[in-house]
Amino acid sequence: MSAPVSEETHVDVRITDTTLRDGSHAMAHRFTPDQVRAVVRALDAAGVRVIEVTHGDGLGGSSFNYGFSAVDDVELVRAAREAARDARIAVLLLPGLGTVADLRHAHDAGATVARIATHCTEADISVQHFSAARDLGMETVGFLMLAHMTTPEVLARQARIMADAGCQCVYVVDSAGALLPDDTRARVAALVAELGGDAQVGLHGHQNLCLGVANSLVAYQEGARQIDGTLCALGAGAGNSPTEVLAAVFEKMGVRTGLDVPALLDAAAEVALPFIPRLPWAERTAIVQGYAGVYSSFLRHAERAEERYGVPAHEILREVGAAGYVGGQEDMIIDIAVRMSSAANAG
Ligand SMILES: CC[C@H](O)CC(=O)C(=O)O
Ligand SMILES: [Mn+2]
Repeated sequence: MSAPVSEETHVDVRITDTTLRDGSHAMAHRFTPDQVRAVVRALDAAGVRVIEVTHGDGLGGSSFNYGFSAVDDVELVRAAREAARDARIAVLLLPGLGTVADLRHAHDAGATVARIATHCTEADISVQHFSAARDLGMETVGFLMLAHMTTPEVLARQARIMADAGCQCVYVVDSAGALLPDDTRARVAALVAELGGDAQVGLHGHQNLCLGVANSLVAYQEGARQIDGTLCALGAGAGNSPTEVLAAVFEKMGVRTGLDVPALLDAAAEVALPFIPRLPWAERTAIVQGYAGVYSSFLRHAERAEERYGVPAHEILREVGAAGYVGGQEDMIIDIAVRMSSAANAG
């Protein structure tokens, strides 16, 4: 399976914007079709060619455990597709949460890029989803999440499973914002060496230790050719690498992204910023996530547990980090909060 033939042959690296997917975590999954249309129009006009739109936890994510969406994913994908002139719409799917049927519905609504995400050591559960996506004629991207939790060598073997299943670009996903530049370098280099020309390599960064942009530059230097960002850094934890900053920094480095920096600055300031209820930033709780290696999307869950059980969110997340919880274990955050609250009341 070869890497995607990019229609943007004049670019050195492709920036995928995930404001409307990772940003969904920070919006408590309340995106409206009007907001989606406005963001897509602005990104498209600024030259962004792939825009991800889904519940923060992907297709099928709208649930009691992860938080209900205000508007169904398929409706948001359709709104995005209608607003896009040149950009293509991507959807995220976590096998077990989203199904092949969900992928078909998203495809029917206009999504043409399928991003399939698994825990960094569980790529094998993505095989049938890549196959379904290829059968639908979709471009395919794989997400190896919480990539700090395994070694570069293991990560590369997992990337090989995805590539052999039909994945055209495997991402090192720093879900916890825990990777340091050297950690990023080692993981991206291992994937590039393993995949050769069979698939591209990407990086999805988070800002919990404020390293998302620096890690993206390092990833590019090691051969990553797809990088994720979001407007105003809107995303889980302390947010993602800001798309507008990635574009500005790559331009200053002489790396071609095909993006219009002033148009992206306008999109961030005039389209995204006005509807963001709370800007993500690296405050104590999010820094703990990067420091202790905790999934960024656990932030809001821990804050809700703090409200209910009176245990500080940053202390809960420190325990979550020590327990090594991974995506899908959101409900166990409550167990930790209850235990900590009982211990505090007993003591
Ligand atoms: C639940 C999916 C997750 O938010 C994907 C992602 O963006 C990450 O792991 O960082
Ligand atoms: Mn993310």
